Amino acid sequence: MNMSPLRIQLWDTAGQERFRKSMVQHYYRNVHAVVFVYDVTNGTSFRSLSAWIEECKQHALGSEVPRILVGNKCDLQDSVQVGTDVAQQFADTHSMPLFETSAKNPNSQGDRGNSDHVEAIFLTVAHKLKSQKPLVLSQPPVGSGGTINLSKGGTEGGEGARSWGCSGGC
Ligand SMILES: Nc1nc2c(ncn2[C@@H]2O[C@H](COP(=O)(O)OP(=O)(O)OP(=O)(O)O)[C@@H](O)[C@H]2O)c(=O)[nH]1
Repeated sequence: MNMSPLRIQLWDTAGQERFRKSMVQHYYRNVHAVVFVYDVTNGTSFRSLSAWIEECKQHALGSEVPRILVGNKCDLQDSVQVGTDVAQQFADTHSMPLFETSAKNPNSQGDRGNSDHVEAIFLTVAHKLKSQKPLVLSQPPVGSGGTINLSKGGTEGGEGARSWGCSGGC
């Protein structure tokens, strides 16, 4: 991967409607990538993903904008409501890589092994922003058929800040 630095600015969308009304246009301006985060212990957060995807579409985010799906709270294995298989199906339907992780306990063991995918998530986003070419990660996305190779990669695109949105349960 090209070694030049890439500065990423991460915006966490407001969950509350009263903030969203005034902020929503601002959020979607100049977004270069989107990370959809749901809570694996909350089926409602997973079901709301379609509405977030639709909202992106309505704000003219094209298919060239990379999207990543993240299931958070996978440390709470006893409370899981959204299985990996269902999430993977959704991710495949929307052509997104899926990661399961835990913001609270990144070293916990999910049903797909170690859940410390946070670095892999950032690397995937960074690479997708630098280039659309495939990469290999040391920790590939959950259930990924393809590989993501971080040692290769083109360098098209300029330097500078890239912003990406984070919606749902993040
Ligand atoms: N067990 C566990 N708890 C988590 C994890 N991530 C967040 N939490 C907890 O979930 C609660 C909500 O976390 P937030 O980061 O405020 O979630 P949010 O989606 O930003 O919430 P909004 O502010 O409403 O947008 C807090 O009590 C966190 O400690 C995780 O990976 N595992």
